[in-house]
Amino acid sequence: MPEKLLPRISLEDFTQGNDDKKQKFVQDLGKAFHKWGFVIIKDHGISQELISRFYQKSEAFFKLPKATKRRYEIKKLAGQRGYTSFGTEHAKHADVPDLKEFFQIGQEVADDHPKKETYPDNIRVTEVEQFTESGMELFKAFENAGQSLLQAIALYLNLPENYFNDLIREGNSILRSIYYPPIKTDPKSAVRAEEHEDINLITLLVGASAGGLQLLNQQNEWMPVLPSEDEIAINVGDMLSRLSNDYLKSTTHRVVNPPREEWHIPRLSIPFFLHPIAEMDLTSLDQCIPEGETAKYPPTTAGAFLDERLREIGLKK
Ligand SMILES: O=C(O)CCC(=O)C(=O)O
Ligand SMILES: [Fe+2]
Repeated sequence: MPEKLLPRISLEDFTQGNDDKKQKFVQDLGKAFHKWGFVIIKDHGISQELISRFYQKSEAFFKLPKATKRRYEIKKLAGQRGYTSFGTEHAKHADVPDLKEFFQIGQEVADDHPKKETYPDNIRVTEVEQFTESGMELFKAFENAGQSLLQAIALYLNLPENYFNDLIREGNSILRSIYYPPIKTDPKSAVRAEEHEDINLITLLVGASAGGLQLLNQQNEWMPVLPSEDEIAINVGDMLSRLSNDYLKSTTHRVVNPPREEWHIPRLSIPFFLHPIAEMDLTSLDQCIPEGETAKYPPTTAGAFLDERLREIGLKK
């Protein structure tokens, strides 16, 4: 299936367009999420300077000696803040770990906030100036773009436009900077990140322009997801899929190894996993359940669901 079928749409049509453009964006986004679970977004409003800056800081971080990076790996945080070393995370049913290491930045709240326990402070890396701070700035920019996308999805699902706003404000989102090191010896597996589905509501991903990301389409064929440098790939996660009773698809995806002549090139990608607050009810919406059928999943909350999934992928014990 040729890649050009994956729709590319402009977020400005939704945020700045007239009613017709806005409506068209809602329909194009909804249909793409129904058919592919993925879409490519241009004019996303996130500054290219900020993206490049965090890229450079990330590269500098991953170049640090192993022992230095390990100081930022804090087991009791289950990878949710700070560093996770190479070979720790594996996909749900995989027995070999992914070929990656990563650093995560999450939501921060004031010291007296009731969610302070849930949202521990971000880990400040002292060796790379402004690494954590640039990441936090990018986190906010992704949160904004993500809110617009969810407003469009709310309209597509016949919900009020601002349905998700309060559910994602101070939500448990995560910015993950992933480094896939150069491949030096024949890897045990042909993939850098094993096939999986994301846990959250939606994922916004920069860095897929380096190639290697693939989605599994409804005909069970792997298809490349290849945005250009100024575009971002967006995909549906399991939480939005559950809420919509699988009408919007949380599509299986993976990152494959490059051809041998490119083994020496590392890959850096930066997904933003947009999560709601833990209290969000993920019970499937009535309007997504066909006449005469019942919901595919039992009711749960975002918090309970996340906990279960973090154990499955080896981040939480
Ligand atoms: O590295 C990528 O392009 C994708 C990573 C991914 O799918 C994930 O971390 O969930
Ligand atoms: Fe993913």
